[in-house]
Amino acid sequence: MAVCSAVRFRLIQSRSGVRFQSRTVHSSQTSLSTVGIRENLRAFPGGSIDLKKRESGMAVITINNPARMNAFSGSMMIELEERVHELETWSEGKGVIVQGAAGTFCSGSDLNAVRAMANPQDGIKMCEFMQTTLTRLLRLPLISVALVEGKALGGGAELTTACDFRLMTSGGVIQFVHKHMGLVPGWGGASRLVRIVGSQNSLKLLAGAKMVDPEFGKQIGLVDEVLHCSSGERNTLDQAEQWLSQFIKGPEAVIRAVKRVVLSGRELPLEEALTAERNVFGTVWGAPPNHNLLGLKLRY
Ligand SMILES: CCCC(=O)SCCNC(=O)CCNC(=O)[C@H](O)C(C)(C)COP(=O)(O)OP(=O)(O)OC[C@H]1O[C@@H](n2cnc3c(N)ncnc32)[C@H](O)[C@@H]1OP(=O)(O)O
Repeated sequence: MAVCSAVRFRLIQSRSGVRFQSRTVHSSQTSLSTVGIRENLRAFPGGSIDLKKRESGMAVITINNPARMNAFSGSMMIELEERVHELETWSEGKGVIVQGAAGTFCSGSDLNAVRAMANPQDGIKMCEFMQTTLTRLLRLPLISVALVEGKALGGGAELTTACDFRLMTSGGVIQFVHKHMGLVPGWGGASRLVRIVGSQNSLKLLAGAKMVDPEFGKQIGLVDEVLHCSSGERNTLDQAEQWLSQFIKGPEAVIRAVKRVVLSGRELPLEEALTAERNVFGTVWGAPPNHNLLGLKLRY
């Protein structure tokens, strides 16, 4: 289990034939300091992280701890890392939706665990563990969606930023409540937030612990779509699946290649991103889906 994620990511990339000649987009390395944290995290059990993989190439991750508004226990942090690993090795996958159980998203870290690990050393190790897992979630070769129904607070708000898109139901709230607890985000949420909404908006959300409702979320670009679910309509997850399906239609090699070029564009300096894009292009150019589609009369 102590395999560092940077190496693992490179293996996955090369298995699927994608090589970056210069710098690789890889997940942050799990340093030796995080090795011991698993034992500490196991001391805080409760809840689960459930994964369903469908034949359509769409997966659903459910944050499941409804008695604590889906707060992350220590064992759930470990399980999330395991589920992300499963998705990293799922070669048929095209998309993933992250949702909370029982009509709410996630209330962040389990406050009982937070209190018990209040010393800086344990806190930093826990953060490093979650940062690595969430970075790997964002870097999956799948298009990812956070489905925010109810509340996404603290670490729950951070989790939403580790997906490519955020869908919110009316009445939903994303709130970086860290300031109210004398904290700043530590699961990578601040760094990702700045890339999504810019530094001005990030300052407002973090320094003001401002509540983001669907309308404000859309206005600042944090929320991609608002789902309206009234009785008799499709349920929220069905609606989210339908929304995501427009982006994952077609051969998995092509969808995964799209995610990879966007990822390198998002994370690498331009010259390196261009090299990475050429390499990914080389994996789809002349490949069977490309041949088949070239043979058809194109009508978009
Ligand atoms: C780097 C990571 C930083 C972090 O994530 S720190 C954690 C940040 N999150 C929070 O501060 C959220 C704290 N919770 C709340 O504000 C409220 O519980 C919340 C989510 C608005 C829901 O309010 P209500 O609908 O009124 O429900 P409630 O308060 O009665 O909660 C129901 C039960 O859930 C529990 N709960 C909610 N959030 C929790 C958490 N994060 N850790 C541990 N337990 C939590 C709450 O204690 C209550 O349990 P019980 O029924 O009293 O046994």
